[in-house]
Amino acid sequence: MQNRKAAIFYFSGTGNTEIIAKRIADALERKDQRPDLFRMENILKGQQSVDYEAYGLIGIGHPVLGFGASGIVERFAEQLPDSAGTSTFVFKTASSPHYVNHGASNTVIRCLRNKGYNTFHNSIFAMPCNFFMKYDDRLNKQLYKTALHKVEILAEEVLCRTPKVLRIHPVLEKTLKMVYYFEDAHGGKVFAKGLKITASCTLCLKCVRDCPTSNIAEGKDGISFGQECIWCMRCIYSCPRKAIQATKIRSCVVEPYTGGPALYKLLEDPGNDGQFVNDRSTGYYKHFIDYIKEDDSL
Ligand SMILES: Cc1cc2nc3c(=O)[nH]c(=O)nc-3n(C[C@H](O)[C@H](O)[C@H](O)COP(=O)(O)O)c2cc1C
Repeated sequence: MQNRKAAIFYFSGTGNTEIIAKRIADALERKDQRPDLFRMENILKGQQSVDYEAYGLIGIGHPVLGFGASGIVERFAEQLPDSAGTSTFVFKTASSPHYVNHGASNTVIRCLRNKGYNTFHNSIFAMPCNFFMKYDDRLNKQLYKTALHKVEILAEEVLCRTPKVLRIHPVLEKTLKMVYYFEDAHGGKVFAKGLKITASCTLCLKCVRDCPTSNIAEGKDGISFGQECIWCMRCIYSCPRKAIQATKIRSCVVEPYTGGPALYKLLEDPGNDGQFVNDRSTGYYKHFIDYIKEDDSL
């Protein structure tokens, strides 16, 4: 089992989870284990097939959306074949490392357990917020650097099959699940209803090609949005002309969004020292202290 290959399957709306998935792959490669990387949406759209039997270690990554994984991640888990105990690790990215997010993968983990997978490691990476709140870019850089450090630890732990759990009180988990179900079932639909294309659209169709649920189409009246939006924000942030505008729940759009691929620019910015949260941080940022300090990276 130990010498079978590793694979990482991930969903990433705006690039944060993709960055972490790739860094985990790099860290595992430095330990002589190059995992294959798969985007869940390509598998669900039938664009890629997978020989799951070939893998002895499987990683599953997703962003936290409304205290849960997204429906797309649950659909991916449901289509997995049964397994005789394949070692599996789950990781998520979120704007906050707060324990309210700790149960976000639990539905997926339960599905994996029912199928016979052995999920021994569950972790969370705080990354730039792509929803409602624009973090200071010094914090974005600090979170990314902290995540890189934690990725190295994760790689060591998953190769040694060291267990890691994220705890959440069952009553809190049940309450947050209601928020999640509402967000998953209705949030995206409401949001997509208010999406409008502005005059700066060049009909490059990037949004049509990139939408993870194929919810964006080009018709005779131009670009239209269907009912399958999962509120991942990808179309809004990745449009090269910033031509997609939210008219409903518009305050959830972060401008400018400096997570995902834009993070690399922050890393190169010598004027950004990546120092934001420190021992004296208060208010909302206080809860980041332990997360950043946990592995001595403050
Ligand atoms: C609809 C939506 C809901 C979100 N809900 C949460 C949440 O419950 N908790 C949290 O910490 N971050 C939340 N976020 C922020 C994302 O989890 C975070 O920015 C993540 O790193 C994005 O990953 P991605 O770039 O791979 O999509 C939410 C983002 C969106 C778009």
